[in-house]
This record gives sequence, structure tokens and C-alpha cells, in this order.
Amino acid sequence: MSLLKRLLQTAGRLNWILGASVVAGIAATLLQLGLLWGGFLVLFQPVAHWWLWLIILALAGGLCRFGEQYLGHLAAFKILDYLRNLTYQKLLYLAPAKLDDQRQSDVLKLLAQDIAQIETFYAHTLAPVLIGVGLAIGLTVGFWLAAPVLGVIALVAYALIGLIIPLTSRRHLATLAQQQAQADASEQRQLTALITGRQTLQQYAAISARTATLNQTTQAYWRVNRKRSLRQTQNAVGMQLVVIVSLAAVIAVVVTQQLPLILAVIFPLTFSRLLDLGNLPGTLSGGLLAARHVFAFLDESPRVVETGQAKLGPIQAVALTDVAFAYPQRPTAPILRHTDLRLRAGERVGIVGPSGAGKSTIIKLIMRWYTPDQGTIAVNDRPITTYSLDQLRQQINDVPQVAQVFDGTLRENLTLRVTAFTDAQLWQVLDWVHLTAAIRRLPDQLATQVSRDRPILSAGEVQRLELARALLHPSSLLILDEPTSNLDVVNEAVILTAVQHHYSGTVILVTHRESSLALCDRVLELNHGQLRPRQHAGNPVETKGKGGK
Ligand SMILES: Nc1ncnc2c1ncn2[C@@H]1O[C@H](COP(=O)(O)OP(=O)(O)OP(=O)(O)O)[C@@H](O)[C@H]1O
Repeated sequence: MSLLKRLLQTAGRLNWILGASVVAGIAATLLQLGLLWGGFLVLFQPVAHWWLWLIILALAGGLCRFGEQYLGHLAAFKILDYLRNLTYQKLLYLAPAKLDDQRQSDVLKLLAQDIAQIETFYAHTLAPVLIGVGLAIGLTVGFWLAAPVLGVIALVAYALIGLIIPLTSRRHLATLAQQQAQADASEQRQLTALITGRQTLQQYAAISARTATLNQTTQAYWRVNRKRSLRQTQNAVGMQLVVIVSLAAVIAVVVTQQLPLILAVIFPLTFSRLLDLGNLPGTLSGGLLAARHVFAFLDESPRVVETGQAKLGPIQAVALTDVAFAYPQRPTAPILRHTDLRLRAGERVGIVGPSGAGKSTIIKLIMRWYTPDQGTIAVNDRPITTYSLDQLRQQINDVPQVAQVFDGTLRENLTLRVTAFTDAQLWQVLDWVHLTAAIRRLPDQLATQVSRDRPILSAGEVQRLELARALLHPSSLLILDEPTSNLDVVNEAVILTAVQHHYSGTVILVTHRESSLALCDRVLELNHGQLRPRQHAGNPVETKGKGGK
């Protein structure tokens, strides 16, 4: 009930549109019944201009039906639009830390399916149900006025169809809806893994095994779906029986009490909208489950709460002092303990250490994806929390291990949201990372469309594109997290040389490759949660010479 209340609160003024659709729906049904009643009456006692009255009734009924549909769809699209916007904003607010530990397919399911299900529930379940309830009350009163016993029969029949039958199957249908949602989520996860990992699966001839598992999940989904349909069909049959039995009772009353025959004719037609109530448990539980997912997501608080307002100029110093950290999902498994790190302006520091030691975690703490459990992080001698997240992130460019390609042109991939860059600036950074020739060869050059699934460029070229993006956007701290791990020596040298000659800020390089450490002034090793100077650091490739950006 509280979910329903929250849904209605979230919908806000859209409830008025939905309310108007409900009123139009009730009016349309009453006018249609009136048309039938009038048509039946004039068969026996024609009145003056009866045809005009019938036309007016038909037109008014049609207009109300149109209004019901129009307003219902308007409310549906508006709620869809509103909830999507709300969740996109929340997604931005929670990113990146919260998404670091969320299953991507679950987030996608939430944005696509759950919200669509809420929309269906809000506009296409709630409205018909309210229309059904409104009509049931109105018609019961109407039949009662004709003959009290007819009012009782109508009330019992409407209550059975709208209340008793749906309520008896509510728990069963809710469980089935939950099982179906779980099977659906599992199917989506497997499908995403199958598509993204297709090359690996092909290589290890594991596609058929994975497809078999996916098939089993799909079958499980359809099994639950069948059970749900069967239960809904049983409900529908039960309701039809109620209609037949109550109609027989109404005919008996009309005949014995010599009431107008039209009452018996009209009675079964009054169920047309009430039968929608029978679908309530299925759609209600599905819709409420989706609402629970969406509201749980909307209620999540970010890992890092923005408190600072201070402006941040170029980063001159970063200091981690006695930092301890464990991921919130695994609080008993600390990744960092008593970690210290000092970075001075313009120096290039390499961080090495075994896989899983926590190197990327240090980066995430510096970028404030997370807050340390203990110790302090200072930037330019002030606590990192002094600065707003925007200010901090404007000063830091991060080149991740897996290069990101976005749907759009190569130009858009380089500039992202900044439109002020000139083509000359773009070609300059592309030149630094040796991509000019490859892109000039493309028919549309910078306007070439690329996407994550179809990057057009090779893995090495995409990695260099990522670095070009980082060199294009001004920053004072460049973080390179395994930027060369997938590259050959030629591409590695291009990346290191580009950073060496064209980046004048501070650099943190996380790497497993000994050869990449040649870029660094000093190398720190992370072991058992602590950073210490490495004994045998690689020698710098050449004397540090930096061109300005
Ligand atoms: N979002 C997360 N939630 C929970 N645990 C995480 C998360 N990210 C990383 N971890 C865990 O924290 C530990 C350190 O991970 P991290 O990525 O920092 O290691 P790393 O030294 O960079 O490893 P690699 O060299 O393999 O990239 C790992 O055991 C990892 O499983």
C-alpha cells in the first residue's frame, strides 16, 4: 500500500490527468449503457426525435471514450518520461562509485523494463481498475433503485469479480510475478555475458554450453509465465461463471417481479469494464515489484556525499596519510592499511604490485569515488573533501585500462561535452598519439561514426584515442591505469612518448609492465595494503622534457 501511495505521490499532478481519464471512462461506459437502454426502449415506445437522442448519446459516448484513451496515454507517456529522467539523474548522481558495484544488466533492466512496467501499471492498470470500481458502485446503486434484490445480486457479483477472486489468487500470482522477474533478470545477465564475451566463448568452443544454460533460464522463465497465464485463465473462467450465475438470478427476479426486461439485457454488459479488475493481482504485483526496484534505486545514497565548495586550481600536491580502506560490500577484507603517498607537482610516479593488491583502489580514492575508512587524503595541503567533486574531477584525467568508445563521431569521442575545441587542436593531439594517418584514411575522417561494438579502429588505436582525449582536455593530474597492458611495444612507446613530451602535469602510472616504468621518476610498490618505494625502479628513458599542453 505504501508503494502505491509513493507511486501516486511521485506522479504528482499527473494524477489529475489520470483522474480525468477515469471520469471519462466511467462516463463513456454509462453513456454506452444509456444508448443501449434508449435503443431498447424506443423499440417499444418511440418518442419524438428518438434518433437524434440516440445519435447524441452515441457521439457523447464516443467522445468520452476518446478522452479516456487520450488522457490515459498522455499520463502514461508523461510518467514514463518523468521516471526515466529521474532515474537518469540519479544514475549520474550515484556514478561512478555506486555503478562500480552494480550489475550493469540490472541497471539496464531497471531503466528499460521496470520503468516501462510502472508506466503500464500506472496508466493501463490503475485507470481501468478505478473505472471498474467507480462503475461497480454506480451500477449497484442503479440496480438497487430498480429493485433492491437486483442491487444485492449486482453487489455480490461485482464483489466476487472485483475483490474476492483477485484477492484469493493475489499471493500466488505475486510469487509467480517475482519468480518471473528473477528469471528475466538472470536471462538478461546471461545474454549480456554471451554477447560481450562471444569472442572468448568462441575461442574456447564454449558457446553451445553457455547457450544451453541460457536456454534453461529462458525455459524457466516461460514455465513461470505459463503458470501465471494458467492462473489468470482460471480467474477469467471463474469470473465468467459468476456472470452466468448472476445473470440467471437477475432474469429470475425480472420475470418473477415483472420488472422491465431491459434490466436483464443490460446486466451482463455492465461487466465489460469490471472484468479488468480480475487482472489486478498479476499486473498489480508485477507493477509494484517494478516500482519497488525503481524506488530502491532512487533511494540509494551516493558513496561520497558532496560537502566541499572550495575552488581547486592546478593540483600541486596529493598526500595520502595513514589511509585504510575496505569496499563497503566486503568490510572485513581491508584492501589498504596505513597507506601513505606523496605526489609533487609535475612528477611521474609508477605504482606496481601484485594483481588485486589495491592499485586501482588507490586511484578511486584519489578521484573520490570512495572515502577512506581511516586516515586522510589532502590535495594542495587541504583535505580533499574541501573541494567540490566537479572541481576535483576537472583537474584529473583518467585513462582506464579498457578504453571507452561512445556512440558518435570520432570528433565527439574526443571532445565529449566540450564543443570549444577546434579541429586544429584535435589533429594536434591525434598527431601526438600517431593517429593522424589512420584517421585521415577514413572517408569521413573526424566525422566517422564509431560505437563500442564497432570502434572501426584497432585496440591499440582505441587506446591511443583515449589518451588523445585525456591530452586534449586540460588537467593537472593524469592517471594512467594499465594503459599499455594490451598493447605491443610500438603502441606502448607511442603512448609513453606522448605523455612524456606533451603532458606537463603530475602523472600516476599503474602498470604491470616493467618497460612502461621507464616513464616514471620513481616507482612505489603496493604490498599487503602498504605503499613503499621499490628497490629496483626502472631507469627513466630520457631526461624529463615536457612540452606544454
Ligand atoms: N567495487 C568493488 N567492490 C568490491 N571489491 C572490489 C571492488 N573493486 C575491486 N575490488 C576488490 O578489491 C581488491 C583490489 O582491487 P584493485 O582493482 O584495486 O586491484 P589492483 O591492484 O588494481 O589489481 P589489478 O592489478 O589486477 O588491476 C580486489 O580483491 C578486488 O576484487
